[in-house]
Amino acid sequence: QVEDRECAYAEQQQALADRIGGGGEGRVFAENSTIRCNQGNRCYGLWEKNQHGVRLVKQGCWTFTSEQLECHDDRCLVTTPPSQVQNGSYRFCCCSRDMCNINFTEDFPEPSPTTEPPFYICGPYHDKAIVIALATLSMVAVLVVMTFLGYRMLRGDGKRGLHNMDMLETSTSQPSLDLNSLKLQELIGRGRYGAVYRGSLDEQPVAVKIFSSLNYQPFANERRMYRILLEHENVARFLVSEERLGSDGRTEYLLVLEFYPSGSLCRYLSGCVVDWVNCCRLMLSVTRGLAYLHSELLGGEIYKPAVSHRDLNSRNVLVKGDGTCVISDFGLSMKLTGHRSLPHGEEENTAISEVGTVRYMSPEVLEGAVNLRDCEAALKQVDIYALGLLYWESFMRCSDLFPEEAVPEFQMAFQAEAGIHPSFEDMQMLVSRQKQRPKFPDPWKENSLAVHSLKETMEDCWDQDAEARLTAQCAEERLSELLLIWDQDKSVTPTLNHTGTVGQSHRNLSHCLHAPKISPCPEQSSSSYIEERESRAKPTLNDAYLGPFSGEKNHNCINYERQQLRSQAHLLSPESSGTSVSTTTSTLTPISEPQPLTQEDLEMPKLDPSEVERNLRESSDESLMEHSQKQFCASDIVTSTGSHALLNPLIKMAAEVKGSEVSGHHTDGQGSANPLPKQQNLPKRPSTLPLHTKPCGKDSSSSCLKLGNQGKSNLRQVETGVAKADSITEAAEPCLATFTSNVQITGAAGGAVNGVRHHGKSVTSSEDSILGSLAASPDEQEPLLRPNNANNNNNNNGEGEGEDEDGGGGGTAEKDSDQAGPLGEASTSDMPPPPQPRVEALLRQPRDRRPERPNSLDLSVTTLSFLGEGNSHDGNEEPGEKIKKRVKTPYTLKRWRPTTWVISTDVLDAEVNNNNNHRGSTRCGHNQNSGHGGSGRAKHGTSVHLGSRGGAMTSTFPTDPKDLTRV
Ligand SMILES: Nc1ncnc2c1ncn2[C@@H]1O[C@H](COP(=O)(O)OP(=O)(O)OP(=O)(O)O)[C@@H](O)[C@H]1O
Repeated sequence: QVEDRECAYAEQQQALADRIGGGGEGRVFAENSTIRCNQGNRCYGLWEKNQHGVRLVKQGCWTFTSEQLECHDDRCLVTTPPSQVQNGSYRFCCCSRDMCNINFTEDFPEPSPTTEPPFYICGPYHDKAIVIALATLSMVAVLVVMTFLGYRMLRGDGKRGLHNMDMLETSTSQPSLDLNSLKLQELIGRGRYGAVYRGSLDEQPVAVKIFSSLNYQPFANERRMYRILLEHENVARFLVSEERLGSDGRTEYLLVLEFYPSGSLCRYLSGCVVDWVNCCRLMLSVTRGLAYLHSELLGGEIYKPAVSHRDLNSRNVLVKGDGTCVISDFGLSMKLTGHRSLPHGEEENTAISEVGTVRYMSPEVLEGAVNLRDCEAALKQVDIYALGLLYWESFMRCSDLFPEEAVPEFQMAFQAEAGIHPSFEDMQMLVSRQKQRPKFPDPWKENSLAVHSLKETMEDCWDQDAEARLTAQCAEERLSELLLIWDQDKSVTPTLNHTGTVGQSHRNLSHCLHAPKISPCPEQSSSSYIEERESRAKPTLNDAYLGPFSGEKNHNCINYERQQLRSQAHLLSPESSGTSVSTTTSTLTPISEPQPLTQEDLEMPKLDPSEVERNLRESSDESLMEHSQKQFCASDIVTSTGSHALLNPLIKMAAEVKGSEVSGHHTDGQGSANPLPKQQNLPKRPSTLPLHTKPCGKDSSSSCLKLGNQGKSNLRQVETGVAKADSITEAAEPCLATFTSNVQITGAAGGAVNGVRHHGKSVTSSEDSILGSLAASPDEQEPLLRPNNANNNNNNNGEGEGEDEDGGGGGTAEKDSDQAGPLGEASTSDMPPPPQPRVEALLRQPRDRRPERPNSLDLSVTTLSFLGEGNSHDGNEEPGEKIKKRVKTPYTLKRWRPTTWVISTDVLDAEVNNNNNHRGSTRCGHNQNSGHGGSGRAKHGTSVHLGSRGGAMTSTFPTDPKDLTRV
């Protein structure tokens, strides 16, 4: 008999109850929610269990039995693990006792964590897990792809990748210096953007440049430049920067730099006379600094873009204690490679081209004609122009170059012509229209090899044609060689030696005057300038600042009075620090301290007389070329025997001087052994250029070939035959000139010109100008110069321009002459009569025709007849003779091309010279102006056409910081 079973009853989800088989047959007692089962004797219950609790779904009589669900237990046991299908939330049980289904008891094994994941984990969290997993995966994938791309950019497509990756630029994090200990002690300079103080930081002397709140931009730019420039021995050392509230409550910005006690080059030269070697060292270091700025370097993770300074002048070059220089003041500098954020359009052009200090502005800047299509090269050329002016300023204070007379007071470039405060228009007239350059003084007329090379280097830097200028790397090599030339020159050409006497020997010192009469250096505001002068009179009060005037550390510029005091005891003593720059004065000339002479050096004059005799023999014209080539080209220059042995001590000394500066860079160790610039210091040449062979055949030195201004660079031409002749160099040579009244010649030959008048405005004499400077702010206080009326000027001088463009004729030359009337008058006092123009005037003279070159070069002809003989340029020689002389010239500095020539082998048609032609007036064989001459051109069918687009070159760059490579 089947027992009626009473069960708890609930019917809420009929459909669900039906589905699980519980129909529940019986009599329902709704009042107490029970059911008396008619069939079967089992009760069941179904609950839903979730995070909110348990909810009853259904209860009733269980009529369905199966093998799995016998429902024999008295308790309603949930024995089956929660179904995944039901999301694990339902609990079902059945039992066989009255009302046993009121509650349920779970009685299923706990799921093992290692086996099957619990049902509920795979429930609502499942999607999240998948999402997280996918996100992780995709992040990993992205990282992998980025790493791969980054690697490719760095290693593979280096340059282009770098340009897009600012992060690679050296953002050297600011060193953690405690600025709380910063103390300002003395105002030492004032510039356009703020004041410079000497101060101390952690008890170390520092220079603090303070920018006012209005000058944030130059501050930020300068700071940025210092950061990307890394550290270089010829770049001012940046320590830290800070932004703080000034005493007036406004924000001010501080740049803390290493302190250079000797101050600016301008100031230094105002008080010091330097000898040849030290002058070369000064300028070599500046050039090296500029070459570094202009180089794009890559070393591992560090990228140093090429940078143009844009305000290079003698106030922005600081002199170090060791007699070398650093370049400073990067407020106007600009990155030339890598990522550049520039304004666009006209604004950009103006911003790029029209900045700087008026006096040092290149003709193209003054004309607003900077070639912005090749901005990188163009802005470097602007710097090189200023560099040429720096050379002039420095060598004008070189005692060795004024052997018979007092060294002139320091003058800034164009000071004689334009005074202390030249206006933009003044400079435009002088430099652009009249194409004047600083005058070479009379003593430099002596065309010894050294002087000639120096002048040529200057001219090659300040060439009117920007693209014909030297590159900084080439200029650096030239300066390196100038160091050597002096001694070689005097050793091999005794007639050209400076015949210094005991009485004159002091001029060969690097010495400082305590208080130069008037320093034209507008380094500070007038008041601070006066302070400076006063402080110079009291050196002991300001020893630290005055440095060069009194400090022992100053090796380059010996205090003149001390020198006098010491001289009795030491001057002639071998132990004294005397330098030998001349065989005739060596024992009389003390040297500056950084180049202590070796015993060998001191004994140099006592060389075997037979050696001397032999040397004199070799100095004859016939052998000079060969000798010179050996000097320049032999790698064993120091160890060579024979006649070279005579020069060895001098060359060695110069090499040491050079080596002391470059030792850190010449990683191959040859720097000191071979005083000549190494070839790898040069930009890599295009392989197709047949000029690639080294000069002098075997072990040549590298030299810079300046291609001259026979036209703009896109018209530059070099005959293949000539270019291949390695030993043939194009040096400055006498010009054949039919002298006409041409302003340029007139100006160049004018000698010292105290004043010129432009546009009816009278420029006072230099003395007046100097005095005037004490009461007026210097011209350099103009930060951004825009030639507002340049157009007017251009218009006014349109014909003159046209003459330049088309080569001009006599008529236009006359016009020029008219314009320059006052100058011509001023110049005539020192000027020889027109038929006998000064050599340097001729050398500077723009020339557009080169005499026909011979197909084969006769190397046997005596060379250098022009050395020391200015009147050999009298224009009476045959062009062929001139060429022979040219190709035999010993000045072999012009063999290599600047970095950025791009070669095309187009055969050129008639050459167009849009640079400064005065056809019919001047016929000149000077290399820079050569390349013309239709007949000559016709004979050389395979001209090489050199353009000046910057090519990406890769070569090691020994003067750069280690591990950095030019890119
Ligand atoms: N680190 C330094 N050590 C010694 N003297 C310094 C230093 N820096 C600057 N000076 C001096 O301060 C002068 C002005 O400095 P600087 O040229 O940097 O200022 P500036 O405001 O940028 O001038 P400007 O832009 O007009 O050339 C320099 O000519 C030099 O005499």
